[in-house]
Amino acid sequence: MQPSEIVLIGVFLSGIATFLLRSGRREQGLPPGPPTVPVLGNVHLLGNGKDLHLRMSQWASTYGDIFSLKISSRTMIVLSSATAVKEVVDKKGWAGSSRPGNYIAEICGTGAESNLIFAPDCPRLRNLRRTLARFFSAQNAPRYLPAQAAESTILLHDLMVHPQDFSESIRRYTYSLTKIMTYGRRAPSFADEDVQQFYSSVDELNHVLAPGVYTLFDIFPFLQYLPVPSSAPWRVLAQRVETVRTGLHTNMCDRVRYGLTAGNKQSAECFVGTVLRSDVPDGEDHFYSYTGIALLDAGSDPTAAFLLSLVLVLAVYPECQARAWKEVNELMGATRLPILADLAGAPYVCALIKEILRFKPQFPLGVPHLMTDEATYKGHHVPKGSIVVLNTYGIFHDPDVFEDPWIFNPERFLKSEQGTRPGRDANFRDNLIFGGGRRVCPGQSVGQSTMELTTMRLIWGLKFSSARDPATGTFISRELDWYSSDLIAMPRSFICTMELRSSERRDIVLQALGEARLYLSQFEGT
Ligand code: HEM
Repeated sequence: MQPSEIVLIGVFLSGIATFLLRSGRREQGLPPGPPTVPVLGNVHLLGNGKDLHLRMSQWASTYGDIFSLKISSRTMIVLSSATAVKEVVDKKGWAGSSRPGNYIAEICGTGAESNLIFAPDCPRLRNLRRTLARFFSAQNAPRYLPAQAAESTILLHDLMVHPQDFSESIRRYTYSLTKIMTYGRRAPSFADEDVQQFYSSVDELNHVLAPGVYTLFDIFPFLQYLPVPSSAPWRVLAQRVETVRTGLHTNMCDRVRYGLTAGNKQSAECFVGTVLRSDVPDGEDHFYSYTGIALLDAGSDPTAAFLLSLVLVLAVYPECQARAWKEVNELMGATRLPILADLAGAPYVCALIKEILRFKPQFPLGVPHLMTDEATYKGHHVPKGSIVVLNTYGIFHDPDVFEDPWIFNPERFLKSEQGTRPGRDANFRDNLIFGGGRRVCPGQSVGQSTMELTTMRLIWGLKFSSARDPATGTFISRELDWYSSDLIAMPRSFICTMELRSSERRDIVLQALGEARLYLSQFEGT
């Protein structure tokens, strides 16, 4: 070997050694955080991602509302106050609103190239976000009220007739509503093939996208190049998810295209029809139309997660249910179904909704952002390229801001607008559960009104109570801690009892049912 080659190898090896030694170390100026170990940084503290939001909240109480984690050579900044979110994400505009890559989403065929949720900041994303903002704006949201009213009547009826299937009924409901807005078609039954396929792929996707074991592919990108047999379980799962979603996308999109040529009004007015009719830039058809599937993902389960939490809360907190029912009952009694406008006269129900969202936010750690520029907060450096986590759960469980945050107590929202201790709500905004910056949820107005209208109607028509678990013989616990720790926090399967409030109410639902079915029939058929 020539001496020059030996020198080259030496330089190369010392480069690797320096990289490894530096990798995982917290650079000066970064916000504080848990002690790191060489190479891994804090990776070993993330575990398998289970209950990561609880650990994040503990770290926030130790290190403050901005702390950092070293994910090997990458930096993760965790924001745990409304002020930190405002300063680092909201105020930075697009510079605080890109997305880090997601290898698993990519191999499931639903990554940055096709799915806006994972897309980094780029001109096509900004264009699409403008279209979404117009389509789902607060001004446009009332357009969907008739569908929300009709589908929620169907939901009430389903719960009256098959109370034990409440979880399926709720998931059908939120999927159907989102499908009407997105593809101009509804889903009449949970047993429908597309509903089954969609939910089985979403359950698998939510699981592999949760922070944890699969994130290792993004932390150590070299893992992506290791030879992995196609029979490896996660490869099989990814392939299955990809096949199902591509099939759903193609099928639903083709129906919208067909509807457009046939002059079908519902196809023309839905989101996918709207983008297919507009001048989509060359080569962007797939990115634009695949947004339909992304909307189904983003719209169905977060709304269902709230409604399932609502059922659970009503069942295990009878005193809260009694108060909410009294309020709704005083508004319309057994004369008619509640409508959205009734909420203005139901302050306790409003407080109940807010408390459920505070107690069990659907995205406990938001959806990660990526900084494309640096920022400074409280003198700490937030570098360009760092991943930013909006620790929604931690923000809503900070004891300095919320009195007894671990106690479920809707009353706090009757005492102050944001439910916070006096003087601690300066930077709280109503829509914190919907994320922040330029990636804030575009469906928030529709999502909010669905949650509100459905809450009123369920409380009006049904009485929920805790049931005894036949396996253990115990009542459903009050702790409300039996939740999935995937990307979206959903109550795990539970049982509860639902009874009709009165025969007059049943008659009102049955009367409204015919009209609801008639209205919804426009979203059915070939
Ligand atoms: C009702 C409950 C809902 C909650 C709690 C919720 C929450 C969120 C959150 C936290 C994000 C991430 C925001 C961020 O990155 O900072 C998000 C993104 C998104 N949401 Fe929602 N959402 C809900 C309903 C909906 C509905 C009904 C739709 C549409 C039909 C929708 C469409 C989307 C889309 C498309 C994104 C991705 C935006 C992007 O990456 O640019 N969401 N949502």
